[in-house]
Amino acid sequence: MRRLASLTEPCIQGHNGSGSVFFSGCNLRCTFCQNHDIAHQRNGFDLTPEQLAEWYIKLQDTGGVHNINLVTPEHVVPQVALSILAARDMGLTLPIIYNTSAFDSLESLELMDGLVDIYLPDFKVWSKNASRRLLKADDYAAVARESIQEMHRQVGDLCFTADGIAKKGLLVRHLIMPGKEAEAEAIMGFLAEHVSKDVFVNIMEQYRPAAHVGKPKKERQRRRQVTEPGGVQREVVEDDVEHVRYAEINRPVTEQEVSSVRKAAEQQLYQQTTFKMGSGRRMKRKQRGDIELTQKNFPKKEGGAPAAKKRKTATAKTGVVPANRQKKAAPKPAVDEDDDEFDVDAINSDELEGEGFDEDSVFDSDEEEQQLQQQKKEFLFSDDEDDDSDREERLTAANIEGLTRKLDEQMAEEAAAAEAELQEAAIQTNIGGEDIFADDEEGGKPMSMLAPDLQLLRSRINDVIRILGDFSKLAEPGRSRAEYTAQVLKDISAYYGYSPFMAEKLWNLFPPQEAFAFFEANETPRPVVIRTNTLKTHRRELAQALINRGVTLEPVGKWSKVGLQVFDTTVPLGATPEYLSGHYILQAASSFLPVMALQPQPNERILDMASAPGGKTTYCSAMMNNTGVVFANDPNKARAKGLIGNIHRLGVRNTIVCSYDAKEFPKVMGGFDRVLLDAPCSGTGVISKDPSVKTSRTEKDFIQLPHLQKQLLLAAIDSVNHASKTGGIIVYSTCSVTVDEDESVVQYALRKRPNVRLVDTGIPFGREGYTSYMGKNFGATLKLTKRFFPHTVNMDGFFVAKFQKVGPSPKESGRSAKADNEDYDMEMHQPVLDEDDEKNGAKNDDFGGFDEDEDENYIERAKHNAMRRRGFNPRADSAKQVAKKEESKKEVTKEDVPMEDVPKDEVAKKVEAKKEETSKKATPKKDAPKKETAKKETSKKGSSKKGASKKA
Ligand SMILES: C[S@@+](CC[C@H](N)C(=O)[O-])C[C@H]1O[C@@H](n2cnc3c(N)ncnc32)[C@H](O)[C@@H]1O
Repeated sequence: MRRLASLTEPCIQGHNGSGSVFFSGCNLRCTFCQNHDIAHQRNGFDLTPEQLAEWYIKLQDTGGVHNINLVTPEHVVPQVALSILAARDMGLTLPIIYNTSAFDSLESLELMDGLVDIYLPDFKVWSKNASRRLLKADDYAAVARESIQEMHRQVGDLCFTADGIAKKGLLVRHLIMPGKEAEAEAIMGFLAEHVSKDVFVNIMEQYRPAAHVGKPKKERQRRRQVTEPGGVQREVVEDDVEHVRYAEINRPVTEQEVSSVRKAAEQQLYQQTTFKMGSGRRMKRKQRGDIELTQKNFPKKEGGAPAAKKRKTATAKTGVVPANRQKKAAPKPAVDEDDDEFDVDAINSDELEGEGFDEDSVFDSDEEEQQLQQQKKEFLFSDDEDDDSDREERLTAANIEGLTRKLDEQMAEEAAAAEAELQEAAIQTNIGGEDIFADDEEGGKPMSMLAPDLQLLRSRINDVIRILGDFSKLAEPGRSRAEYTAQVLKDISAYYGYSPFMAEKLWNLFPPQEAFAFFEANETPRPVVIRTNTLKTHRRELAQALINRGVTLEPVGKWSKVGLQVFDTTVPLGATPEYLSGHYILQAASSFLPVMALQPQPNERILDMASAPGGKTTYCSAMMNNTGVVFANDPNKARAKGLIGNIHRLGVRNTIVCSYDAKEFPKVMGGFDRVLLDAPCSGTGVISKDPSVKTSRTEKDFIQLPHLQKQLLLAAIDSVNHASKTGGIIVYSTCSVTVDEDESVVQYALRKRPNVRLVDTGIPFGREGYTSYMGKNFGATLKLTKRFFPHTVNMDGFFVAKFQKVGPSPKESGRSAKADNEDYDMEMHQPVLDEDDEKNGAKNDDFGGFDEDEDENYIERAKHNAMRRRGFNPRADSAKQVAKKEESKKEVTKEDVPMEDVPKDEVAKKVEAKKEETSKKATPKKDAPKKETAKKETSKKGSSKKGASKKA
């Protein structure tokens, strides 16, 4: 036996990484599971065996990994077998690793015989007691013993390539557990005696409490029947003094424990304390770590549509039934009946069973095969990439629509699965009980003053989200939804580092489960994407040049003919000769979208109102093939330097750079065919790039920014020539996901400018904009706007709205109607009104420039709402407000910050009082706005009356 010293086996990881494929679900219920999300919450996608095979091929061809590492495949063995067979047919040559708990049935392993090259089983515990308590299996070791012997029979001792990369054989892992040295000793003895003294074992020291271990347990009393002498039965009530669950393993292992387990291994087996990587020559190169098979790493690949839990709906053309239906599944776990912390039914393997085969969802493998071969020949680039026929676009649209639909379906399925899991978890973790609200105080100190226990916070966030997903069934009696919401918001703030204000603002955008996905997505970087500059090169040429330099990349998706996603690079992308010669620009995928919506045409006059550093400007120029003219405006002169640099580097020659406040633009010049307003915004869509947004944005920003955005959008509209023969288009975009900066701004513009209407963006994926939000209706046409979220499309959060201008500009705007084409036939182009606007009498709204007075009303209202939310009574303070306002006429600068209207110490007191109140009674999320809306509606009526009389 040989012992590997490292935590992750270098012989598996090698220099290029291991292509790990995690299967959601698990047939064990380890209380300390570190992959709880995948194993128990079943995060994942549905794939047919053939689709899975394609991923292996992508990992091989694109990822360049050393092996395909199938993690926890025990419960989906037949499907995995099919996927390996399919992949071999497709050209897979890499070794297959079967990475398992060893809780496998012999039937399953027989099925894998000849398909697996390397078995990587855990041997976790030895005793029945440990098995029942910690793994929730009756006799794990008995199963593991048989399985590991069978594995060894199939593949023998581990052997390696000349580079020291594992090629074939058995490699056992043992995780040292606190206080379980005796178990380890027995395991080593068994391996030496009954498997092989040459077996490799990785003794892992990284145990940390996770999942259920260390979760607080409410001190409670236990009732127990005892039989007294004479056979009399009596009930005894005992205090349960354990404060945390699985207290005996609620700590890392000690050095002493580690050395004792090592010693046991050394005594019983052939020793090899240092594992050498063959010649070691290539290992000097950067190690890349495991490459996971996730949308994150391989987003937007054709045929890679994600789906839900593999074991639930794995499908196959051949119609092979799932493992557990073939009775080939791994052994069923059993439970310790004495242990009240897990539910017997919940561990029933039925819960793990697939839900049958969907024969309809198979695809034509011949066609796929041909495509694949074709792709291989062409370095994954299609011949017609420069062909502008819209056939491909339509195909792409259909694909991505399908993908989006699948994602939606997947979310619905996940919600359903989460619900099922919830029931299990409610029993397993006592989440419906007092745990959730129990830890506000610890040892007399409020928890907020202690270092947060991230594991606890995360599992509590999960728990509460599940409860909120099925509140009537799972909530603790007497607890309100608002209490749970307040708790989860507090935990989200602490766990992810958001200010309470920002956590709530973003939480309110989604249903709870989706909000969680959004917060999670903000923690991981989006893929690196470059845009080919078609003024200088073709995508295929650029890709080939970069591949030759050691860059791993492929097309960003069928929706773009110029984007390349970079998976890995050995050279700095901002310093390659291709970069310096302007063959590409580093540009986030989401940033392509507004320009695609704008659709600049050759020879047009285009205005990019807020253009620095020029990613979108230069894309416009490329689309126009350097013809016509693009006015690239940005008032920020420092940023304009970057813009000019990009223009020069990319060989753009049709651009005029200017530096105005774009609000003034209609006065400078107008008559543009198209205007792009990529507005300054709060950046809530790009938190993964700029985490400071989590705390730096305040309520004030969400008043001031929309105010500016509305002004800019009106100016954009007024700068366009409605009678342009080719355009008359305005695109408004932000990299923010808040409704204040997106739908609200669009609705405002529609109301103030009845001479524009929303049109389809033409972007084939993304979600429809919100037509209503927290009681506010924006109108059905807002569906034409598009939202993109990091957690759904793995792009930065983005919003895009496209307008068509159908009538001349208002007289009061800087750009007069006269300057537009007067002979435009208004009758032919009646302005289309937003439904709600019509209802609200917007038809009577006169044209005008930006209405400062009206906007002031909005700001006032927002201030009132903000005060109400903070526990102030805006009415009570209104006298003060009036006086303040009078003062502010003299001293304008104080005006726009609501909280500054109240003396600081008074604010502090009120905030303290509010905190206390909130900890007892949280404010309802979804209900509150309704009341607010009612009030808003009243004040709206009031203000429109005011507006009417003013006009009169
Ligand atoms: C989202 S960034 C634009 C990014 C740019 N479109 C690109 O793709 O490279 C917003 C820009 O708005 C500019 N900006 C801020 N206030 C502005 C105003 N009043 N008028 C025009 N631009 C403004 C900022 O200087 C900033 O460069």
